[in-house]
Amino acid sequence: MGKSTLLNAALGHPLAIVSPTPQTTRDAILGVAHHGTAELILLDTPGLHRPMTELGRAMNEAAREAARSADLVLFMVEMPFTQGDKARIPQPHPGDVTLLSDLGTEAPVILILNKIDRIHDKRLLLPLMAAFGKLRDFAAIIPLSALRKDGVHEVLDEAAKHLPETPWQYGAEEMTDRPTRFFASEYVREQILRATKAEVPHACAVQIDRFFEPAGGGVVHIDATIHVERPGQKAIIIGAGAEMLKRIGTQARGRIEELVGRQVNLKLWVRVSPDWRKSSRDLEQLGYRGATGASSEASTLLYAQLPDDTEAPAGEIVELGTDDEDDGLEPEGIDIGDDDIDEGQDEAGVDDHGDAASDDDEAGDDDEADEADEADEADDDDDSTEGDEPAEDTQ
Ligand SMILES: Nc1nc2c(ncn2[C@@H]2O[C@H](COP(=O)(O)OP(=O)(O)OP(=O)(O)O)[C@@H](O)[C@H]2O)c(=O)[nH]1
Repeated sequence: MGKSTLLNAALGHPLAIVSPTPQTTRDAILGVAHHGTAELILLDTPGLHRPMTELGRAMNEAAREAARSADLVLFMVEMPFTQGDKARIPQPHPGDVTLLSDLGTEAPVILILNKIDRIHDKRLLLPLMAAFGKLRDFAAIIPLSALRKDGVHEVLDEAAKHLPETPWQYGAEEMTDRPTRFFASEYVREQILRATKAEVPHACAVQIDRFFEPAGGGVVHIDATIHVERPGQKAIIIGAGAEMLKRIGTQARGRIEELVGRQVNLKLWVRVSPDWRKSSRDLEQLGYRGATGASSEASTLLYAQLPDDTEAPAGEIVELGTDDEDDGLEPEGIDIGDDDIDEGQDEAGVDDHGDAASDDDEAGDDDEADEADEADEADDDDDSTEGDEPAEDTQ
């Protein structure tokens, strides 16, 4: 729908990860936006959806919990596509109608119609706004293009009107209450979301094993494990000759360096953790449980959506291989950074930090490359299906 895009536009910084894949946001993310004299503590929640795994249930709960504690709810829907169907007056999506009637909150609700850049005939906005207006008493209904930052000012103006008067809770420079290591894992996941498709992005979780930020400055060292559910997914993430993993790591490292303002040495490992999304214990270990404490502080909430049917990944699901074609559960690793970096030395002199470099582990070995090729071939086969574990049902 564009909740994270709106959060980033409000912050003036791409803090939250954004991708076209539904269920990108897994945890509520708090962002602090200052607008005039107002401090808006925005909480970007996962989108509400029909869950098929423990992870899906935890995501929905994070969104609902955030809604219960907010002073104001921003309920975002997206403009339906109307191109080529000009005669059709857009109607509220049935899923949104249900969510709005279930939205048990005493807080005022502002409806945001996002992606207005997608409609050519802006006159269609009025009947849609009127139709939504019949469903509930909204504090305001605001058309928006979060992508083009068109209407963001209006959203913040309107939201600020409904906030309680209290002292600011955060300093003027503070943007979030989440630690940098959280965003490090998010930025790796973001690159996986961008580089892969079908069920692979949904099957990945990123765990930070080590985050070392030397107090006196210098290179930040990060070791992270990418958990996948199946060996075929591992092969895809690594890619032929480990090219995919290098690309993911290089892009993620750039994003992390932008956030920390320092050079980063990123080591990535890929591990098969079967069915982690279905295991409460695994979810907890990966930080998806009890990680929503921030929600109680939220004063404004970006809440809830049901993605358009047309964007659901069903039908793109592909056969990725079977468990028995892999070598087991051993992780494969790669070092994304400068080979010259010596952890025991003074790192201030490190330069030339641009190239991804593979270390001497098995990531690029022939078996792995073959496996990746097979997986790529399978990926091209639109007719194949994953079988027992589709991506989350987005409706
Ligand atoms: N055309 C258009 N696309 C947008 C707009 N806002 C967001 N998008 C795109 O919509 C997709 C989803 O955006 P996100 O911000 O990740 O949406 P979200 O609601 O946070 O999604 P989840 O995290 O999956 O719940 C991305 O590809 C965005 O670039 C908009 O105003 N116009």
